Amino acid sequence: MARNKFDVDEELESPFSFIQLKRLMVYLKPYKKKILITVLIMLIASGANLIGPYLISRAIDEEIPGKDVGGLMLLAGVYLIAIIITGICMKYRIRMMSQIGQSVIVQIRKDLFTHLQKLSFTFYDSRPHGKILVRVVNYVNSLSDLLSNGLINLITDLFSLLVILGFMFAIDVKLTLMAMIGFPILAAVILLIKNAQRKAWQLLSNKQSNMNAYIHESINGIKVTQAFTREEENKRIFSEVSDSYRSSWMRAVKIQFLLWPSIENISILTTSLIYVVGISLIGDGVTVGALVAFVGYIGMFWAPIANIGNFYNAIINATAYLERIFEMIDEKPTVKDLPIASELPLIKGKVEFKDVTFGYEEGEKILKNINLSVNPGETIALVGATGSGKTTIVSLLSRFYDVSSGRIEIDGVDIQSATIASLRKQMGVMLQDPFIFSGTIMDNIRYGRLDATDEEVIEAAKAVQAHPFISGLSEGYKTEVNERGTRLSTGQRQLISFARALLADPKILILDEATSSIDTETELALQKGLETLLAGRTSFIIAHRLSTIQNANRILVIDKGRIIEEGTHKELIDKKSYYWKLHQSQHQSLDVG
Ligand SMILES: Nc1ncnc2c1ncn2[C@@H]1O[C@H](COP(=O)(O)OP(=O)(O)OP(=O)(O)O)[C@@H](O)[C@H]1O
Repeated sequence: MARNKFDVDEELESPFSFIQLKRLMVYLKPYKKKILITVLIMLIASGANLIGPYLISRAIDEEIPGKDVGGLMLLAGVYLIAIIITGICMKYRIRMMSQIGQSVIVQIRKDLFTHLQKLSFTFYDSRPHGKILVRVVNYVNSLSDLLSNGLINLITDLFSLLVILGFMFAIDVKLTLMAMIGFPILAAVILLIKNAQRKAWQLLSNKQSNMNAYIHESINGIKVTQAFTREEENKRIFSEVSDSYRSSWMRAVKIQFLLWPSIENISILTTSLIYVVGISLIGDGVTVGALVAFVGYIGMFWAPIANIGNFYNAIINATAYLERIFEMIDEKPTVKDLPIASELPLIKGKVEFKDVTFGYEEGEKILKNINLSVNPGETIALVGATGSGKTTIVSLLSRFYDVSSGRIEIDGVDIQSATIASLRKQMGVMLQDPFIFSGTIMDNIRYGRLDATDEEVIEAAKAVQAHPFISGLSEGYKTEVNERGTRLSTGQRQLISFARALLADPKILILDEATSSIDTETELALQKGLETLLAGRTSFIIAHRLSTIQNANRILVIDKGRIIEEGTHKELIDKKSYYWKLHQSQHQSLDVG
């Protein structure tokens, strides 16, 4: 999978097609009735609004020459009622459409979020997280205008246009036809700018995404930035990224606003033409009142056209966001349940890797022909140089990634034929980078087993020696921590994460550098309890500190994606090979220290 970074525009995998607009309509379906009522209300409003010029023409041609004050008052009264009706209807429309628009946005965002929860690690590995965020937040927001107003406006504007045309034809056919000569010019303008506008908005969405990615990355890395006083350089990069966003914005808006003045100019041109031709026709079948009404309708006639033009603009702009939103909704998890997948029965704990090969990228081989058989309840330690493939091996067991070839079996069942949920529910994974969520410490430990009682949470914390430090906090288990656990030390985060893995009472436990940042005293206490914790569970422990794994049933030494040595601590020391060297060097450094 292609990898992306903050200063690289994302390639569009599935360009926009009208099918995607249809998909957007699916979101509006539940509100069909409300939309219909709003359309009806809007039709009443535009009808009431359109009556104005007709009333004025009546007043000029009949009531004023006839000095009919009563009739004039009646017309004024009707006009006033029409204005009030229009106002009430408009208010209703704004409320309804904002409601519908926001409900649709909430639904799209929910769908995106739900889908994001299912996507595999590969998806998150391949792009900056800020670019994911921008789709869920900003791009979805950009649809708001289209959804709240666009559709209803389109229907009511089309209706207004028809009614206005009706009035105009009724007043004078020749003048009406003359008023319509602006149409072909408008169509030509739309055709000319269409593609440029679409490309400009696609570029804009990319630049917006890049800027977001950089901001997100900068916030995440702020401590390193400040430690290395990189602020000035980051400011320069940010200026570049945001300048690029600004210029793409200017370009997009420049193209978009070509349409509005075109409509205005065509409207002025045709109105002037009508005045010139109309005045010459007065007395020749055209009355002053009729001409005034006609010009009034011409003014109104271009307003819905301008609105339809704006709707068209909104669609073109929204599509640049819509195609990205649907692209993400359509993204398939690389790790998923096969159609034949079945629930993994209660795990006993036999784990087998059969000729497993794996690479993160196509054609790459990070793990090569891994063969391994682990008995239920065995504790397996993985050691080896940085980047040798230890984490990768255990990631495959949880199906964070699927093997490229070979198979992994648990109790004789290929894990690819089991449902992911039934597999992961029975595994306790403590990742190398323990993540702490915002909430209390209690919530964090309970994260993987929501039904655990407070007592069970405390029990798990005690088992991993986390209890003493938690009790020492101002509010104990109820202490609030923020996202990533910045209030806690790395060792404390590890202990919480360890307790979280244990609380789920897993049949297979994976501890990736679980105790690397924990002080020796706590670790010693933890080691003592570890035997009880691991009893009856198959466990995989990754550790650089060899003192933590000496009691493992078997130690696997990994080098460049292969198992190069295997045995107990004693066997490997006796062999005096790689593990022995590793052990010697750690001892020497401790002695020197
Ligand atoms: N998400 C990823 N995408 C691409 N390559 C990866 C990814 N994660 C790890 N790698 C690569 O796979 C190789 C093995 O990484 P792995 O994390 O399994 O090593 P490790 O033995 O656990 O290292 P460490 O002791 O530093 O944790 C490394 O070369 C690394 O660059």
